[in-house]
Amino acid sequence: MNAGLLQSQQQPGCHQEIIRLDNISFSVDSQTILSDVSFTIKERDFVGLIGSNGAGKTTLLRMIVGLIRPQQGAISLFGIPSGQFKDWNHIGYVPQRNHFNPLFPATVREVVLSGLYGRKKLFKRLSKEDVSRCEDALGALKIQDLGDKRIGALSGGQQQRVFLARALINNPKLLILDEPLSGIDIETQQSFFHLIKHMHQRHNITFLMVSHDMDMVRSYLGQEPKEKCGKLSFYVRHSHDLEDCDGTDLLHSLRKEG
Ligand SMILES: Nc1ncnc2c1ncn2[C@@H]1O[C@H](COP(=O)(O)OP(=O)(O)OP(=O)(O)O)[C@@H](O)[C@H]1O
Repeated sequence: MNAGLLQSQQQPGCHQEIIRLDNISFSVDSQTILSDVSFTIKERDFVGLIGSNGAGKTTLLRMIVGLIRPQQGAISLFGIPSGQFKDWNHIGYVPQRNHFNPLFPATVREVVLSGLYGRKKLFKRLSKEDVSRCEDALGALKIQDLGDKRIGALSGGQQQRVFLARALINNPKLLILDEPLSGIDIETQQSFFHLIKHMHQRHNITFLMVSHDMDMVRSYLGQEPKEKCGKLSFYVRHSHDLEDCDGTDLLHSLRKEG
């Protein structure tokens, strides 16, 4: 590994690399979906990934969470090549909106609990801590009263909250959201966006979010993308003033509590 790369991966505080994409390319049949995409996301960045339909946004997210492999290029997560990365519980992923059959048998609580450490916990007995994490996640999304309802019986906006709670149950350091605002009414969109902005500013969570809502993206992440790569644009906002990035962890903790 070259010295510069090693150094950048070891930088402390907010300069830690959370996701690094190096020259990612991907094709299906003869169709090029992603071509030579490079981008770096640092701790406490909120990144809005924008692009037209079919630009490859979902494909890129699925690659980052290990569901598909890039045909060319490399991905590293928290400074570790994705092929060797093990701490998947540090990453919460909310895929594009699921349409649940109203008769789908799981309750909201069961769906949220199914996010615990991925597959490993599925067949284990739930501990007291698991139950309390679930209640915390339901509380954070203000859906405690829906815990015993069937997931299929909820509205689209309520289901989005459930999936966000499921992604939050492991207390992730990185949240990846694929069009979380689509198909829900404006009022719910606004309160949902307000909630994730709050999580970005007050908690140590890095965000990567795909959205088509340019007004909302620009209102928080600024008018112009930080980088463009083919058909993809990356809008970025750091959770606090960049000059404070050299501050100590104590400074960050105080901000967190403030
Ligand atoms: N497994 C696959 N097999 C065939 N084609 C695929 C596959 N996965 C993705 N594609 C194609 O890759 C292209 C990019 O798809 P992707 O879902 O990543 O786009 P997107 O930017 O997320 O689009 P949207 O904004 O519509 O959600 C599309 O043309 C899609 O049909």
